[in-house]
Amino acid sequence: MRQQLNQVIESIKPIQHEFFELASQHLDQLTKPPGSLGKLEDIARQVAGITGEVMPLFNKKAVIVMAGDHGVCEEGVSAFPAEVTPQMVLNFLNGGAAVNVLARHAGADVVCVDIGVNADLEHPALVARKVRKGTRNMAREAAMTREEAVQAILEGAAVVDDYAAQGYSLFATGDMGIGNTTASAAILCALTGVDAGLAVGRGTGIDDERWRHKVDVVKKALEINEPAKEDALDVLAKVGGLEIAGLVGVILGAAKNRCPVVIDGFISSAAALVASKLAPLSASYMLASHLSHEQGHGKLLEAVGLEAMLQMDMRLGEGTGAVLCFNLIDAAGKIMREMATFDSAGVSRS
Ligand SMILES: Cc1cc2ncn([C@H]3O[C@H](COP(=O)(O)O)[C@@H](O)[C@H]3O)c2cc1C
Ligand SMILES: O=C(O)c1cccnc1
Repeated sequence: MRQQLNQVIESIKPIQHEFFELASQHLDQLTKPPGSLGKLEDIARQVAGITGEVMPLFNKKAVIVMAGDHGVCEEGVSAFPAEVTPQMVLNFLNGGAAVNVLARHAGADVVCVDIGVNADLEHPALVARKVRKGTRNMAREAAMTREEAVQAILEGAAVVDDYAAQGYSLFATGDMGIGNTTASAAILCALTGVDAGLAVGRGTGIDDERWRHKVDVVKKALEINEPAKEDALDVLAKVGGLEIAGLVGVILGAAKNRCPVVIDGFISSAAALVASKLAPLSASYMLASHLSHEQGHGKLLEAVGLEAMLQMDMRLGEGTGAVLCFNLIDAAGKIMREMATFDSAGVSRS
């Protein structure tokens, strides 16, 4: 299985700088002072480099919501019970969650994947790729074996392959898993050395006392498992989650298919950091959507080398911030396709 993962990693190529340059040249022909559309221009250039098209049109877009449960919920680290994970999966499938609304607004599809929910779920629209029913409690033992983590990554990459084959060309990451801000904080600590007190946030909205306990649980998980800082797969397996591993696969799969992948909040960014450690070239296929309200998110983005497009004080996950940014990416594409040039409009240059 490790060999299959190596194949995915090796199939990721650098983005095409000639298209990045062509996009820059086109932007400078458009009827505006050079650089005046700011980050919208950065997006247009990056997307051109990724796709090999100066005027890309994303007819099919998908947010891949990976759902999995966390053994560490036994420790009382969330404001909500673990049953919410399967309940929300059904909500996604029925179109009623926040991500469904924002995806409809952006003309995107929500793909919900059961990568590790601790329940038997059946629904015609559910993508069934369960690796196991939830992780083990990382405060006591490794959350996953290395093999389980690799399998979850490969499942995530395979989902993107399936959708890319159907013509989807823009992806976003989304997560659902009660307890997953604890796992994401542990990944941040293990890979960057940041103190647990600066990595752990309020998640679904815990009070001060429970926050202090959550910090202790993360510290304990790191002490017991001793994840190796230089081995991202070890970190992912020991203190990560099935949906986080699945999202690592989504990111690698998108990069492999030369598709932009929009990274959502705290949990998705933990996956992005792992992906960037496993396959450094994957980082240039990522666009960071928003800066989550969750403490520690800025540090994760910094570690990957990404800058968020929006700061909306959102702290939900599901891919909500990422699909909101589909609108901006589509807008950047329209600028490239529809704006007049100085020559075509007869506007004088400086
Ligand atoms: C109703 C509901 C919908 C959600 N959608 C995303 N999350 C988010 O909250 C969870 C992480 O927070 P913690 O680590 O504190 O459990 C994840 O499931 C994440 O996707 C939700 C949480 C709830 C309660
Ligand atoms: O930033 C996120 O993705 C996030 C923050 C809190 C809870 N769930 C998700």
